[in-house]
Amino acid sequence: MERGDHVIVVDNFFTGRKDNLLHHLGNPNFELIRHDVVEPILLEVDQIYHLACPASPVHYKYNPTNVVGTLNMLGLAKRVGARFLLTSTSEVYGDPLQHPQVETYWGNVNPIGVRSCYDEGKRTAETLTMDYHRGANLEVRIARIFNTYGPRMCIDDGRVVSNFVAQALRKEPMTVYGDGKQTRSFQYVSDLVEGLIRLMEGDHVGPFNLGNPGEFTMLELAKVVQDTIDSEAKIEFRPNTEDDPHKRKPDITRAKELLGWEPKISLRQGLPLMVTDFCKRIFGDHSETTTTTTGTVAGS
Ligand SMILES: O=c1ccn([C@@H]2O[C@H](COP(=O)(O)OP(=O)(O)O[C@H]3OC[C@@H](O)[C@H](O)[C@H]3O)[C@@H](O)[C@H]2O)c(=O)[nH]1
Repeated sequence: MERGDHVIVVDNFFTGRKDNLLHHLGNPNFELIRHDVVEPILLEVDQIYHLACPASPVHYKYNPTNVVGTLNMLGLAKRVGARFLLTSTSEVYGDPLQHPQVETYWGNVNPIGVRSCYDEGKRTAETLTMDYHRGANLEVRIARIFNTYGPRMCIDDGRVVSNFVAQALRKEPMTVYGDGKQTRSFQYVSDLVEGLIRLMEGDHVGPFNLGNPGEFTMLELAKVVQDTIDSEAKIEFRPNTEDDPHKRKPDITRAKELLGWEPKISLRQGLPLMVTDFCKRIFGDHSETTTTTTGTVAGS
């Protein structure tokens, strides 16, 4: 049997990601198993992509699953000798004092803050992964994923790109938290998928930053959304959430050198693809959607 013949992708069925899975249902090579990762499971597999945990701050504050779920998946990998890929996060860097963030930076995380269930949970998940690697000779890979967006994202995911896109399409004001000067780096989903596969198939443990180094303030993001969807879209300022990181931008030198990977899709290229998909799902299949250089117009 070749490596990769049996691959499991452990993901969040109940936090909106089911939209991501259902289109595979007719594929004879695809099997959907509903299972809570906090309960052990026995399967014969060669590779485990462990993505199970809500990624949106709105959701993960209520339903963090990092530690117990990771332990179960590591246990499964150890029992069957599978290669294990952990999807960690840029949030391990917390509110970073180093910019851009390099994988060798240890981060600046508030251990008792509202984000800590996720930040510290993922840090613990990285620790467990490395302990299984060192102690049980498990083959492991670690990715640190930066803010990612794209088609099939849950419309009420709560992260900023999906919020702004859905709001602009619905003619609601885009909700900018705080002064909107905080920065993020937004990665298109297909770039991430390519990075994860290269990491899994490659020879290096990592961790690897997987993100797009393009850096935007939230006000700049709002401008890109205006240019893409509706130049008249309004902005409404809201109080910011606690412990919101001020800036984030990945240094991807390591991924470029060791995985031969870098993102190909800029925000201005990726956003219209997401808008087309959001239009269909918000306005229904009968909507007329036109993406032009001046914007995307949705008619119902
Ligand atoms: O409607 C909104 C939502 C969010 N924001 C702001 O937009 C910025 C980005 O917030 P998001 O909710 O998209 O997510 P964050 O970038 O903070 O966290 C993400 O980081 C990387 C991943 O691992 C996770 O997907 C997630 O934790 C924050 O500064 C937030 O305050 C708004 O201004 N308006």
